[in-house]
Amino acid sequence: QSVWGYDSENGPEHWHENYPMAKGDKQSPIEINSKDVQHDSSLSAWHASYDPGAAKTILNNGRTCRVVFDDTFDRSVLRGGPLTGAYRLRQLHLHWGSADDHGSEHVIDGVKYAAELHLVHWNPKHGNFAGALKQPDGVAVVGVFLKVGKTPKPEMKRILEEIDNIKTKGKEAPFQHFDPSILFPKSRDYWTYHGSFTTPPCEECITWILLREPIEVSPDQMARLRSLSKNGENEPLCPLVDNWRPVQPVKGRIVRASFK
Ligand SMILES: NS(=O)(=O)c1c(F)cccc1F
Ligand SMILES: [Zn+2]
Repeated sequence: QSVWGYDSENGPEHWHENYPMAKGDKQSPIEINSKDVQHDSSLSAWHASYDPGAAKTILNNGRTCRVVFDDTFDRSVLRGGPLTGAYRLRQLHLHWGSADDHGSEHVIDGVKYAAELHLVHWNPKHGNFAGALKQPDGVAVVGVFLKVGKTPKPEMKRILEEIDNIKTKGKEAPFQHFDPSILFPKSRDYWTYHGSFTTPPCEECITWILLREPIEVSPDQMARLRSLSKNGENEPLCPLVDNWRPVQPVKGRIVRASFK
């Protein structure tokens, strides 16, 4: 039984075989068309208050590069925007392509970015992360688009420097004293809609908050991300790239914008 992945034999077209939610009506990612977006003036600003001391480790799980945070209490939280209450930061990870013209999961007016950063938070009113997955208001993910330009994003350096220590699947390294809000762009403008995990089990528990302004990274920074391998140590080299799910049917969902 092949574990899910992004290859032709275990990729997004196969996920529904083991994870029926993958064919649900509120799946993510989606394409956002500005003409269909509804400006909602009642949407407030979102606020992240993260404790740098909550950062714990960085790991390569063969499918992405993930930074894990201590979420045993309200230590690093996201509130406001479309959310009710404080959601705890649990992990961040990225999705990226094999070239600069694709890699993001959400697509904006036909534009695919080189990568997409996801900061995953869960609603503590549901007890734990596993419980939150079963609730429509269980999880909140902030998505930040990465575009390639001339100027490297110095704040990405911390993550990219650690990559040399987690080159292969299963590798983990300490990752402390890190406040991921330094990765946010200047503008707080966002789109929000209700959707799902973009990986199995594809639970429809996510309030998506997608930032309109991309952050810029350099070609070298993207090359570094693409230097991760999905294979384990001493296995044949298999570059970890194109770990993104294609856009899913919107099925009548409304995407709201915090901006005009
Ligand atoms: N991509 S995503 O942000 O939907 C996501 C989660 F929220 C949680 C776990 C894995 C994962 F990939
Ligand atoms: Zn993700």
